[in-house]
Order: sequence, then C-alpha cells, then structure tokens
Amino acid sequence: MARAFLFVLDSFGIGGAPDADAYGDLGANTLLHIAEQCAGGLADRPGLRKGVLTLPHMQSLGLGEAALAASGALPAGWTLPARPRGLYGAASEVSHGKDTPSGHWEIAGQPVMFDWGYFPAGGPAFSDELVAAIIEQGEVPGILGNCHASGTEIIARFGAKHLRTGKPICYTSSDSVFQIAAHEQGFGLERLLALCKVVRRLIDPLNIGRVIARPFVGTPETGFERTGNRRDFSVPPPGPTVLDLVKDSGHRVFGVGKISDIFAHQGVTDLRKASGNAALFEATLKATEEARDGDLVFTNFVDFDMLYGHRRDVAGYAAALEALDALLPRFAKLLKKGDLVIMTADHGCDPTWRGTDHTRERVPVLGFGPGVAARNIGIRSTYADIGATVARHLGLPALASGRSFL
Ligand SMILES: O=P(O)(O)O[C@H]1O[C@H](CO)[C@@H](O)[C@H]1O
Ligand SMILES: [Mn+2]
Ligand SMILES: [Mn+2]
Repeated sequence: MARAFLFVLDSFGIGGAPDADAYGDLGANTLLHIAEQCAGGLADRPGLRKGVLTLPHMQSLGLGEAALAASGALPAGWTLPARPRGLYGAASEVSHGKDTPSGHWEIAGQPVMFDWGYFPAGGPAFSDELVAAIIEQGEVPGILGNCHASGTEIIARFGAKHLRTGKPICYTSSDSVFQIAAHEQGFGLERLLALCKVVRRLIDPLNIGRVIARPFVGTPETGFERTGNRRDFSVPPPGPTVLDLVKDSGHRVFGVGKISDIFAHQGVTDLRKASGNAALFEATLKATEEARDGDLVFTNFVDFDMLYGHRRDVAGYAAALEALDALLPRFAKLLKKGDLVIMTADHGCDPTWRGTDHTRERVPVLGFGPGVAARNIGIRSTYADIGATVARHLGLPALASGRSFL
C-alpha cells in the first residue's frame, strides 16, 4: 500500500501552452519571466530576496528540464543538474478555461470539456435583472462595482462608499467568477457568506464556476485589506475525480487550503483550512503525520496566485517560491516507503503579463518519494495524467481521462 500527495502551486505555469494564442497569452511564461527579472536584478527587494531565482530542491527534481521542455528556454541563471532526482515533465491543459476549478478538476482526472459562462467586460458586468434579484433576495440596498476588476484595487476604490451605503462590492474577472467584497464588521462576515449563497443560486443557470466571498477589514483612513476568510462557492465537478475514488475506497482525502471549496466538498473527507503558504505548509505536515496507507493529501498553495500573480508582484512571487522550496526538506523527512508526491500547478499567472488575469500555460509536473525512480515523463497532453497516476499508485480503478506515467 501507499500514500499520495498532490501539491498545487497555484498559478505556477511554465509557458509553452499550445493554445496560448486563443487566450491572448502567446509568450506568457510565469517561471521564465520571474527568473528573467530576478537574474536581471529587477526583483531584488531589501529584506526579502535578491538576485537569481534559486529553487534548489525543485531544480534538483528536474524543474529546469521541465521548463526547457515546456517552452524551449531554461530559466535565467539556471544550469541543469547532472541527473535530476525526480519524475519531471510538463503538462498541457485541455479544459476550456484557465481558471482554478478547471485546472484542479483536470489534475484530478475530470477535464472541463464544456464552456463556462462569463460576464461581459467593458460595460456593466451583471444584467439589470440579475442585480435586481440580488437586491431583492440578498436584502441589500444595491451593489457597487459591477465590472471587471482587480480585487485589491476595487476595495481601495469602493471601500469607503461600501461602508457608507452598505452596498456590497460585486465584480468579476476574465474567469468564470462572481466575486463579492464586503467589510467583515461593517457588513458582516456571516452576512457576506449568506449573500454569496443567494448569488450562487441565482447564477447557476448562467454556468458560472464560482462565487467568491472576499471579506476585508480596515478604514478609509488606514486603507483596506482582505482577510484570510475568503470562501469559494464552486459548482461541483462534472463527474467523479480521483478524490471520489479515494473516498469511495474507504480512505481519507485531506483537502488542505481551498481544495475542498474548489471541489464543492465532493470527495474530501478531512477539510484543513489555513491562510497563507506557511500555514498551509504546516497544515500539510500535520495531515502527512495523520495520513495512512491509501490516503490522499491534496494541498493548494494559494499565495503565488492571489498575493503575487494577480498583483503582478515579481519579487513577491519569487520570494514565495524560494520560501516554499526551502521548506520541502521538512516535508520530505516525513515521507515513508511507498509514498508518491506530485507537485504541479493549475494554470499560469505571469506577473510580467498585461492585465491582472491568469495566463494559459503548461504546468510543471514533478514527482518524488522514497521509492520513486527518477525519470523524464515528457510533455503530457493533459493534466489528467496526474490524477490517473495517483489512481494507479493507490491501486484504484482508472478514470475516463488521463494516462498514468507510472
Ligand atoms: O483580483 P482578485 O480579487 O484577487 O481576483 C482573482 O481571483 C479570482 C479567483 O482566483 C480570479 O478570477 C481573479 O479575479
Ligand atoms: Mn488557481
Ligand atoms: Mn487566480
């Protein structure tokens, strides 16, 4: 028997997606562009980090080889190890959409082969009819925003007005999302979550992937800041995932961070919430200590995306990568014979790219564990190969999509 670990470094793309052009992302490459700026001295931040992007553990597993294979270029300042220590390669996404649920579901063996609904850009994002229904059924005096926006910019713009009027701030992005920002005290966290549930129901017919609660705190004088109480209200995956297989086999699925929300709680037996990569890592260590043979520990490291990718913060992204890389040995010490760990990502979010949205990219696939032999697994044509590999590793039946690389 064995255990499986899936780590999603949210938005850690490595470029080269064959369909990048269709998403307006031809040339986007999260890893490559971060490394380029680091090597050029453009991502130095006193007290935080300096110089070439240095990820010794992921590089020794074969991240450089994976990057080279995915996009044809080696990250600046990197050399390839004589012999990588892990399974290494990259995967292309087949799902229609470069959003978080699509990426995670595909990783778990259930690609999104339908088209999500999206809200229009340019004018008002939400129809008069929808806004009227939200006002009536959500019992709010109106809404603010009603546009495509960056979550931090929109609370800076409307935070004070929100406190004055009691109107929630509603916005969207190029993803299939309806986001609601509201003040934790001024509006109330519980009230915000209740409103999200109302909106979730109202937009179900529009095929929108997620409603996201974006609570924040602060004052107009000191400025506003989002808190760790974010909640995602996702529609369920379109069919069974490897999480369901593990659960149905009588084993535990530890969903660390926003995993459980992303899967609409389907297939997760143990929900472990934590805010911030450091806390997510500690929660992962705890789950690792508890996990038994046949169990799956699935962690989403959200900071890369939420705090740095969308914010187009190259130095912050680089520092977060270096910090997680440095923590990996503490996790590796807890591994037992038969364990398989796969590190990957759900989409890109190139912090040097235009706008503030995700970018269509290939993702790295790095595998390791005490008994896992190093090997080049090449470019996988779907993220679903990861779910298929986990299923095979745990002795579970195959899903409809994906081919195991073990
Ligand atoms: O700008 P913020 O609020 O972080 O929003 C981002 O977060 C959403 C979910 O990951 C994305 O669709 C993007 O809109
Ligand atoms: Mn994501
Ligand atoms: Mn995102």
